[in-house]
Amino acid sequence: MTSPLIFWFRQDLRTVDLPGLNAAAATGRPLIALYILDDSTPGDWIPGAASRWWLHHSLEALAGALQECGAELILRRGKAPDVLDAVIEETGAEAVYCSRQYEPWAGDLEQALHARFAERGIEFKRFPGHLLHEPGSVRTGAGDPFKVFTPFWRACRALPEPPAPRALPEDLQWHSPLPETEDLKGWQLQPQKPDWAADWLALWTPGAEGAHTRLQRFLEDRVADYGDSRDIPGVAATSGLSPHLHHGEISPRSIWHATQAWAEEHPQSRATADKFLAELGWREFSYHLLVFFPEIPDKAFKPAFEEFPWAGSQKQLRAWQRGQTGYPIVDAGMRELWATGYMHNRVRMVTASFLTKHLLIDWRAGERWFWDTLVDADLASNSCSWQWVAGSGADAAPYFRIFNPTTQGEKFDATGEYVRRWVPELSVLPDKYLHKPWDAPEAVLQEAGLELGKDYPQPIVDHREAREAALAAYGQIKGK
Ligand SMILES: Cc1cc2nc3c(=O)[nH]c(=O)nc-3n(C[C@H](O)[C@H](O)[C@H](O)COP(=O)(O)OP(=O)(O)OC[C@H]3O[C@@H](n4cnc5c(N)ncnc54)[C@H](O)[C@@H]3O)c2cc1C
Repeated sequence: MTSPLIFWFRQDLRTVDLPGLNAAAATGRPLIALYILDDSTPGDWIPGAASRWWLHHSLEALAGALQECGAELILRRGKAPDVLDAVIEETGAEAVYCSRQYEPWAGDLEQALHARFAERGIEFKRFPGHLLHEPGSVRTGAGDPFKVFTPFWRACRALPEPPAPRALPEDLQWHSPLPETEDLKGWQLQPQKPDWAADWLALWTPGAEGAHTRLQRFLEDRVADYGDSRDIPGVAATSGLSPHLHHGEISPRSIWHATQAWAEEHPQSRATADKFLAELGWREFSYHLLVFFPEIPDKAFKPAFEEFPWAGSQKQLRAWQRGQTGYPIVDAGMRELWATGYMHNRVRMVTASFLTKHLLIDWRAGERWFWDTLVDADLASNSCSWQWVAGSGADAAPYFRIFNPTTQGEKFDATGEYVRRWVPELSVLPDKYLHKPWDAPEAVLQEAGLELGKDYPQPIVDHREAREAALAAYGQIKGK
């Protein structure tokens, strides 16, 4: 009897365009589909609360998709090497295939498993699929990793197209009898009391089917205006694919090829499609940086920033987290995040800038809050984006470019739709004062039934003073 092969699902919760699963099927061995909840190996970076909510539903969806092709998803909790050993022992499996992951702890784990299994004659193979191009395949002329996005993306675009997505083979063989599985509900990935995600299934459809539907809708309804509208948080103009991409429910190359096909049919809209693809490029860039500079989640890429005189207080951090800073666009963003597990990219930039520059709070405090609250929390994109905004990252926004939260609101939420949705206590203010309620005359506030400091906070810092303090703080490390 042919010994089975374990296909170990990780951050690749799909069956379509999954190179490792295709390769596993091609061996002709009977397969075991396994997922391991390993809350030990990632150390400080186990998935946050919002990601765990998503993971629960994504695993349910994957189990359903596998059931349709005659398989059962085996769930086990524990340290990945111990669980793999146990399942090998129970089933006599002689091979383990999986997709590659790029977090520093994941790379170490893969190497350790390779050595551990090689000694015992067990085949361990990892496959690409989470990115368009593998880190290492995109380098400068001198052979170094890129540290600047524009030449990085130019180099990516000059490479041959990523391979076209592949369907799952139809003649998959599944091993039987199956090892025991655990109960997904018993993992308690979903919030208990209070259930802050009670209405999230109305907003999101975790799983591969939800991902492909979202992509299809985006191509049909949104991509044509993406270039013009992607910066307007009040308009549903972006794809919303980030949590699906993070959990590997859809491959970036599926998105790439579908977008290219759309652009060929709509040549007049080539530029907007390219803009969208370039955002996937930022995702790639973040992953490539994480692989070559694995300290990025914890340490400033520019060493001088390790000496930055961070100064903000816990009280200010809490006001920021709760959307109570007195700056409407900042508060709207933080409340959108809490209510939906998501925040629009423009507002992520504004809120992150406010935390690091207006409140002088270390970017790592914001990175952690996003890690816990975002459904798309992703070690590469989150860390690199935080460092980008804070000015400490590779190819970062210069520190001295300090967003003015009022003018950002007026520019990108000119109609006030976004602030009115998320900060309803301000909704009856006229547009003119919506982004600066402190400027509204008493009569206007009275008519709106709004008492500043009671119904909505006064700004917790003065923009001009905060800006000067930030520049002075930067002055202390500039040139170091
Ligand atoms: C402070 C901060 C923290 C962030 N944290 C995360 C995070 O944890 N996870 C995450 O996926 N993105 C993060 N981003 C990037 C970006 O905000 C989100 O990817 C984007 O808002 C997701 O919405 P969308 O899928 O509709 O994007 P779209 O505009 O439709 O873009 C398509 C895809 O491109 C990728 N992408 C877009 N913008 C970026 C970017 N700036 N950097 C990297 N990839 C990008 C995403 O995978 C996204 O799904 C962060 C940005 C900032 C400023």
